[in-house]
Amino acid sequence: MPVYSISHVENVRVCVVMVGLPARGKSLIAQKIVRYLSWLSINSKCFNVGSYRRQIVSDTQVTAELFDPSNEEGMKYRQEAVNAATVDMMKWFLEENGVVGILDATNSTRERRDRILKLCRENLIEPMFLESFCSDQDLILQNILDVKTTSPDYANRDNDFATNDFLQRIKYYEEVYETMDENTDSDLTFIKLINVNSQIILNRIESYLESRIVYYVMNLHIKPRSIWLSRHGESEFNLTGQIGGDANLSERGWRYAKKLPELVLKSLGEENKHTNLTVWTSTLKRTQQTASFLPYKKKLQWKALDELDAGECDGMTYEQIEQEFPEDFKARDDDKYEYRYKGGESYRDIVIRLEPIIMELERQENILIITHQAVLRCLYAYFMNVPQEESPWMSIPLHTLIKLEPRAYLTLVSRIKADIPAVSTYKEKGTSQLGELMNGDSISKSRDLIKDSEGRVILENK
Ligand SMILES: O=P(O)(O)OC[C@H]1O[C@@](CO)(OP(=O)(O)O)[C@@H](O)[C@@H]1O
Repeated sequence: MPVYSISHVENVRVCVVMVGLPARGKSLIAQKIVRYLSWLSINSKCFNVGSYRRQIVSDTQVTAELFDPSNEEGMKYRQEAVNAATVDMMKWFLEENGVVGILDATNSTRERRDRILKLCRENLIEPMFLESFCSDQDLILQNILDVKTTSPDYANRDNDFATNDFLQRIKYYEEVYETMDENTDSDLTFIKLINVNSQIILNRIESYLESRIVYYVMNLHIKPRSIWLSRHGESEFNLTGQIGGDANLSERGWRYAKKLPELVLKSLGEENKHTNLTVWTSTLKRTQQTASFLPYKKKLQWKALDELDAGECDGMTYEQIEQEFPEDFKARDDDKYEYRYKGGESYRDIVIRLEPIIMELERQENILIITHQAVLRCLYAYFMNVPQEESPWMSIPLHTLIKLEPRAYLTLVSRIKADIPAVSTYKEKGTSQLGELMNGDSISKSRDLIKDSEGRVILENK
């Protein structure tokens, strides 16, 4: 049975038009929305006008003067760039069934916004403006630092040049900037975020899809924090190769539980060793037993973190499933993301029930989540932007603590192995056999991992 997402039900297409001066975190917000909606299977894409502009005017020629509103040639190039991006976006809506397109640019004048508005209306696409208005100097400085160290405009430029040039660019934009307001723009759909989300103005939010985007951006914060992920320690069912159930930890699983506090301290590092973590587990015994030696007071159980419900196959081994339900076994291998166990769940079902968890995670600071193989794959896929076809096949080994550090444009990943052996619960496609005994050496068979100088894995979550 097909599973419908909201985009099928509503038949709405939305163009999110970013608005705001440079260094207001617009690209970061835009990318996060795309990552979140894609994770929910809503076809979304970001069109960054800056990268179109770089194709028109080569990087080496770009200085702040290009953005001087009295520079006619500069204005012409910039208009060409926004035209090219909007044409591509409209094509994508029509030819690739796009549902949410994001036009990532400053769109800082009413004249520019009116042109985009007209184009959207001609193409029956709902325009939704998302302004990031920021007057907090510390936030702006932090953003400037991010932009000048990550923007291709300033690659190979010296630091002082980049800072001064970028500040001048902002000044030029300020000369013509028209912020959105409830009076002049009262007939438009818009969200205005003031200083991230210390104040939010909402106007004419009409469709369900728009309200989902609103709810998501309202929950974002930019405070530095980390998220730790771990599977429960090896369970008695893991030893026998049975899936599902509510088994106790094995003797080695208990050893992992006892060692976990030490691994967390190691991962926090000396200077952060007193950081207070909140621990989230599922309602199943194996995750709670794994959390039982952690010294943190706040431990919450979430039903939404329970393992994939295997329905009629609960308690069976993969070999038994292959013998008793050969068609189901094959159907699952053919499309593991969509396959729903008889009377149970699919990976897609897990993603749907995890949505409130993701929302809460966006609001929270330091959290340690102890959960299960399939659930961890889905959470990891959200943070690392892993496509649906790959995520159910990622190998997430037992007895390994994973740390995620979300940064402006990427997420850092590091892993600490407990050095306590555990069985492998990884089943390759096309076989019912589990892998060799392993001790957590790979996290993903299908993705190339880029490591930094400290051995941490870096993946861009674009
Ligand atoms: O989707 P697949 O690869 O079958 O992995 C999910 C399975 O992982 C298991 C272990 O085999 O998780 P868990 O260790 O948390 O119990 C099963 O319970 C669950 O059905």
